[in-house]
Amino acid sequence: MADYDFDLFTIGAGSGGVRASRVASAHGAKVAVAEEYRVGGTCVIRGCVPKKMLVYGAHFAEDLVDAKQFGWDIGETSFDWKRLRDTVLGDVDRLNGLYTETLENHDVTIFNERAEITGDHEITLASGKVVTAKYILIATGAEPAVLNFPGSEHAITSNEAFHLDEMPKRVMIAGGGYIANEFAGIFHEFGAKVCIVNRGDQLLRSYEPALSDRLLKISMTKGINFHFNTTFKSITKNDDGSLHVELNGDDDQTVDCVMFATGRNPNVKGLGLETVGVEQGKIGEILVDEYSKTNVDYIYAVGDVTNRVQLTPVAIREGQAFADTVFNNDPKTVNYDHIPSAVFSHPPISAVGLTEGEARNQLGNIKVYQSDFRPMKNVVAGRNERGLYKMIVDAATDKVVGIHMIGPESAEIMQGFAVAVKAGLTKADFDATVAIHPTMAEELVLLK
Ligand SMILES: Cc1cc2nc3c(=O)[nH]c(=O)nc-3n(C[C@H](O)[C@H](O)[C@H](O)COP(=O)(O)OP(=O)(O)OC[C@H]3O[C@@H](n4cnc5c(N)ncnc54)[C@H](O)[C@@H]3O)c2cc1C
Ligand SMILES: NC(=O)c1ccc[n+]([C@@H]2O[C@H](COP(=O)([O-])OP(=O)(O)OC[C@H]3O[C@@H](n4cnc5c(N)ncnc54)[C@H](O)[C@@H]3O)[C@@H](O)[C@H]2O)c1
Repeated sequence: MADYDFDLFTIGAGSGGVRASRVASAHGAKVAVAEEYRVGGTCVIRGCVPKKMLVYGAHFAEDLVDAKQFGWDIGETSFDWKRLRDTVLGDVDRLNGLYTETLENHDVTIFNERAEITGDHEITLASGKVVTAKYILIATGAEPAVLNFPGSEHAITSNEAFHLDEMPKRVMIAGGGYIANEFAGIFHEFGAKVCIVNRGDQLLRSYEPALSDRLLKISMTKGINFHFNTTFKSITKNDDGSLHVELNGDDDQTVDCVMFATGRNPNVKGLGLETVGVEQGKIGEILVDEYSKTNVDYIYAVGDVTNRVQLTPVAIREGQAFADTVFNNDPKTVNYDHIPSAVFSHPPISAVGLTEGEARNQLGNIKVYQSDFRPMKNVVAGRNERGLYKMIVDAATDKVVGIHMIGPESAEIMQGFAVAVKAGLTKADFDATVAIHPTMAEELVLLK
């Protein structure tokens, strides 16, 4: 029997890697993890968490205006980006400390450096140290996809957005997905003039089109500009630091910041996958089976690096299932059906299950219920912004197969309703539930 330094070596201390490492250790394994940047990974350090804190900050912009209609005279207001940025980064430091502590409390050895697979069961750290492990877990996440054209080096990605020295006055965002729409809302509420440049004509392609259309309408009313079917030709830096952007399909623009939000690619460069023959897919993603095992018997991969579903709760589940399967003799897989999700745009979008189009294709006979309403808070505030909820029902079984919402707090509302859809409840079950009045969520039990 070979003797290894560790039972498990995890590369990457993000959402998936931290969960897998601490659970494997709790199951009795001797575990080490390498992290090249900061323990916590994308979600905690430069993703979901700091992003949501900025979203909270951004909400004040409209609340402070709306306050007047609710009787409050607030006087002149101003926004201090550096104060918010430093508060957020301070909390990120706190969370980074907590994640490190969790690993240490579980006796996981942490190497704060880059790791690479250099041979069978062998990992080499940036410092040159070589260690061996019975199992290797690759949990290296994904990195922003950057566009390549003359001057593209002047653009930033979401990684840099959290550290900006100043709030730019004019921001151009490339892409029409999650990050583009979330940051368009954030920058806009903080006073920047924002435009989105999208190569196609559809925002948030995986979402119900009626909702992305509603977000587009609301965003345009707020003053966010959209350039559809448009691509980048070049960026030139002007003497005053501003950026001259040449576009294909639209007029040139001068802005202070260009941000790429054009997807995230699996983080596989320089990992040594070829050395041990780990199979990869079209964009480099690591191919795994339902137990997150690669074609190499002792190497597993979880999270964004496998490009299954790029969401933190999914990476965490995959990490947990891996640790239970390999170190607790309790084979577990992740069920990818009915994963709820949200876009923290202004207002937010949330969804679970099939869109109307998907349901029609898969089930044929469906019923669609819809509520298009103006939330009470918006009515009082004099804000002409409507919410839209859609419910998709399988006509044959009466099962609710999809719920789609845009409106205030829709992400918070969705979490509870996702349980009902996951459990396979019917429209009749929804109808039998007494409403909580007055709420926005009650719309979903009152759909006729
Ligand atoms: C701006 C933004 C907002 C997001 N918002 C949300 C959200 O609201 N909700 C949601 O569910 N998801 C959100 N996501 C997605 C979420 O962050 C990811 O799905 C999640 O972090 C994936 O976890 P992971 O463990 O696969 O990888 P990660 O959390 O990315 O962790 C991978 C870690 O591996 C490290 N690493 C990489 N290579 C090496 C190496 N060779 N050696 C050592 N270490 C290495 C990296 O530094 C990183 O810390 C967001 C992402 C971004 C970018
Ligand atoms: N609220 C959340 O849960 C949340 C928030 C942010 C990010 N995320 C995760 O992170 C991932 C990455 O976010 P994202 O917004 O970068 O990706 P995305 O996949 O949501 O959107 C990418 C956008 O870039 C465009 N695009 C892709 N390649 C392009 C190219 N070569 N030229 C021009 N445009 C191009 C696409 O058409 C699309 O509009 C998401 O898929 C999501 O899983 C989740």
